[in-house]
Amino acid sequence: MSTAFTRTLAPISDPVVTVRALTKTFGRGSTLVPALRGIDLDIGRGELTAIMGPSGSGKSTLMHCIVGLEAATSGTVTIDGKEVTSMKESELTKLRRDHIGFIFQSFNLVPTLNARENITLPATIAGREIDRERFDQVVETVGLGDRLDHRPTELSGGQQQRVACARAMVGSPDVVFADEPTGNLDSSATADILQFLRTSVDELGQSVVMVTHEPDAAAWADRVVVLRDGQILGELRNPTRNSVLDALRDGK
Ligand SMILES: Nc1ncnc2c1ncn2[C@@H]1O[C@H](COP(=O)(O)OP(=O)(O)OP(=O)(O)O)[C@@H](O)[C@H]1O
Repeated sequence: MSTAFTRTLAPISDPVVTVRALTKTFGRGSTLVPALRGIDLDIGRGELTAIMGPSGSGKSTLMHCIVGLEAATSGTVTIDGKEVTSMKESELTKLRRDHIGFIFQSFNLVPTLNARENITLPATIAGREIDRERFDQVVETVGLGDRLDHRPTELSGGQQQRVACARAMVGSPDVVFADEPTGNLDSSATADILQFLRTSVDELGQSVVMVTHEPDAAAWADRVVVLRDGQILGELRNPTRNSVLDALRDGK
């Protein structure tokens, strides 16, 4: 059932990510840019959360601060009980390697490796054993079974993004961050990827956060969080394309 846009965020029990009073200011002196202006946000475990908002509203900055790619100016971020904002660079590298999955708009596959090798690359680099059962489960969910020996150039854009999705999920990360994951795909490949993200949440219990500009993509989420001018404008549960469009209009 679709619900209305609310300005106050409903409490989340057992969140996987907790953000408190987060600010990020770029530059100094007369060139100060307040990109995040006090964000309080919990991300639900085992949910697909979409982050939306106009260009420049702070979506990327928020994601980068959550995973420690940008240092916050003030405030705290916790991922599955680990406080990201107090970590040293070496701890952040380990956190991103062992506990976070990333899916980018541009796939970011290694051209000389086949699909199977691309999926297992992060584990190979970390010297970690691949859990066979998880590998088979993820490859089946993503529908890549007969393409594992192909290199990226032998795959369509949609298939390449499925490889990138499998790579992000195979290590059972605490949370997967997807930055405009369907931005480079046609409508049929887009539907495949969104269906996969949905299934990974519903059947594998994966927690996923997706930044998107597309109301159609956001409608696949359990919850849409809308940012504006570096602040949280509100949220929408069980979104539909139309309720997302209304929520974005509400913020104007
Ligand atoms: N490295 C940086 N140095 C200075 N300003 C920055 C930097 N990165 C982002 N900003 C500024 O911070 C604000 C938020 O940018 P951000 O990229 O997070 O927005 P966004 O919502 O992700 O936008 P888009 O949808 O266009 O990707 C913008 O005003 C942007 O110009």
